[in-house]
Amino acid sequence: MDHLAHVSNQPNSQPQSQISHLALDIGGSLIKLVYFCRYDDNCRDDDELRSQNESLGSESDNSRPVLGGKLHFAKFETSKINDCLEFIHSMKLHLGGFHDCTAPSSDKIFIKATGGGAYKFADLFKEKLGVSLDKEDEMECLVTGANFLLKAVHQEAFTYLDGQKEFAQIDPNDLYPYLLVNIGSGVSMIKVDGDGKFERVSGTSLGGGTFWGLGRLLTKCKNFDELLELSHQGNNRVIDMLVGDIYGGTDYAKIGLSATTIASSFGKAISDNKGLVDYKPEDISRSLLRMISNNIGQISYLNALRFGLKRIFFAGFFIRGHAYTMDTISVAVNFWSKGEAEAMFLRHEGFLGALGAFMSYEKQCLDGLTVNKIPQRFPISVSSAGNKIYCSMNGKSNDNESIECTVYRT
Ligand SMILES: Nc1ncnc2c1ncn2[C@@H]1O[C@H](COP(=O)(O)OP(=O)(O)OP(=O)(O)O)[C@@H](O)[C@H]1O
Ligand SMILES: CC(C)(CO)[C@@H](O)C(=O)NCCC(=O)O
Repeated sequence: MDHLAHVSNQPNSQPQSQISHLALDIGGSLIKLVYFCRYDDNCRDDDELRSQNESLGSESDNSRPVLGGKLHFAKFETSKINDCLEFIHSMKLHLGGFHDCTAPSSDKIFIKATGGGAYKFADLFKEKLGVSLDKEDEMECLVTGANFLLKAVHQEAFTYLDGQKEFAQIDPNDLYPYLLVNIGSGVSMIKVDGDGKFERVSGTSLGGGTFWGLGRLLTKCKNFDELLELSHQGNNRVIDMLVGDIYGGTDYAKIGLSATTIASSFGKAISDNKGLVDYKPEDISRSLLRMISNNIGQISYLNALRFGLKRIFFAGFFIRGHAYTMDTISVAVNFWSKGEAEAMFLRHEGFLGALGAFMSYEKQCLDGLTVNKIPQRFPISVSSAGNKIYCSMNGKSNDNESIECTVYRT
């Protein structure tokens, strides 16, 4: 990896017109990247961009040069941080930071970063890429990212129950308070009362890392998606002890428990005279997924109840847009709250922290970039070194999870 160091201090090697800003969220399991890149001039012609621009709303101004770009999202396993460094280096993303305006003569580049890895890997970034990580608080970034997505991105939040996905209409003026549950390696529960107004009210160590860690040990799956995929075909009743198993097939109606309710996750494994090899990996995966999801759903509901919150937004890469995970969480919230509270999910579930770090560039002066909220169709405005960029987050993210942006040069 030493070969990365030789370009580390060449901020001017990036063409002036190539606007590209990078922010990182380095978590216990995954590194998340958000960066803005304008299209290559050859990618799209001006007419195409102008017609796209016209479709965006009344604020469009055809007299200004229009550039197109994308807000890109990428992720890497934290254990493979070298792949991430290679990627940043090959894309020259490390040059998309800011210079310390209090020391104008310095060519030191700072990249916005959040998550525990912003501390743990600061020296590695310095050594391999020659950049310093400007650390932003993880909880603050999660909240900034969530508020931005919920207010600015069309069809960002949705409910999921009984296999039905329904986009939620979020009124930006009636968003607070809500509970944000970020399911990463561990789980943070944050009561959000406004922009920058929040409190981390609870958390649990039984999170995504637990599911993936135990699942790996018990099933020999090689990657997270394989484990998740496996759960599709599994039957948790083979391993979980149900109320009916204890009550001879009947409900315990007096306390509201049906025969099919899980009485004890993995409980059958104690009574059966079986070893690990006697259980199918898919059944293990299914039980594990239900155990973790149910538990998070229940703790979330209890915290929502504690503060009288009706809306709970679930985020973090544990969810992975996975139907069974979302269904289990929704059922748990619905069951415990007797229908009073609602579980919602976010399309950019895993990128809240990285988006929050990206938006924190607005705190920097001069050649940093500013991110303002602009109403309706132009929710994000980024200005950098004289260029003003209006990103229209129209909600149509592609397979790479990037978001199209229209850019005006001023
Ligand atoms: N490709 C993957 N590799 C590993 N874990 C994955 C993958 N995809 C999804 N996950 C799940 O997502 C979790 C990590 O989610 P996320 O990136 O939101 O958290 P994190 O920032 O790494 O953790 P923390 O915030 O606790 O430091 C993993 O623990 C795992 O359950
Ligand atoms: C430690 C963090 C905040 C790191 O992202 C996360 O993994 C977490 O919230 N874990 C749960 C810790 C607890 O509250 O028990």
